[in-house]
Amino acid sequence: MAETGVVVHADPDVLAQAVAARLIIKLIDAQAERGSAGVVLTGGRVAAAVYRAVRDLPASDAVDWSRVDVWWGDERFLPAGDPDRNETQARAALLDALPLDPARVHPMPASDGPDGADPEAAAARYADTLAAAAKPGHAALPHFDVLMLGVGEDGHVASVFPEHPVAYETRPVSAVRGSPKPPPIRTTLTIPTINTAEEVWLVAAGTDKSKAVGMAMAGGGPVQVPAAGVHGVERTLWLLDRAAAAEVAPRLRSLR
Ligand SMILES: O=C(O)[C@H](O)[C@@H](O)[C@H](O)[C@H](O)COP(=O)(O)O
Repeated sequence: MAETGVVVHADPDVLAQAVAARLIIKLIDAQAERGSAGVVLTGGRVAAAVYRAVRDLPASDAVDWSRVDVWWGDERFLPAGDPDRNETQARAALLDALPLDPARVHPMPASDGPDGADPEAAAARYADTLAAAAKPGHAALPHFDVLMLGVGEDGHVASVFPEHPVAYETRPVSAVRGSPKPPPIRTTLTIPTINTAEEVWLVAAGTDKSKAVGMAMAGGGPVQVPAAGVHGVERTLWLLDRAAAAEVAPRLRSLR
């Protein structure tokens, strides 16, 4: 039976450090169990702080990075190397400092990639890339040990925005046009794909996220609050700082 955990840390810096340590242990354990590990990265400020903390933690040397598969949960549909791409930011904050196997790092296509400025074709290409790495017994998707998500103030995760057509998508990867969070065109894993991950971690910091976190944990609808619609096959973790947990903290205390 899948479980949901909520862990509240003092402030954004402690949150980033704690999530970094948790990620390193998760990757080590996955490799001990299966020989490799699959992680799905996201974008945003909180995620970037986690990536920098992983880079700076000596324990990150305990991960065999050559046997880690790196995927993205979403991407801003921009030219390769654009500073606003989640890939660019993840490489600068962490990936370029790791001895990864480049063949096991799978960025979502750029707008100047093989399909040009066609986000639907880029989404289809990423779906093909995922299928080519599919785990035995699953036709379309590899094993995601941990899928990281930031949480938008409006409750979006990855690039699945509230009341947006993408919130209804069932294909593995979708293009997103008219994103309320710039840039307007993106590609994203869809909710059903996110929910195939062994663990889904929702990482949020700051007062401006407390309402979205509160709505998601109070059982908001997955279309109105996409963060309410994601869960890991084995575990879903809400990894928060005190400010982002403000609306749920009273309930947590009552749970103890
Ligand atoms: O492409 C993106 O922008 C991210 O994937 C997005 O889903 C992000 O994780 C949230 O908007 C939270 O961002 P912050 O952590 O910066 O608030």
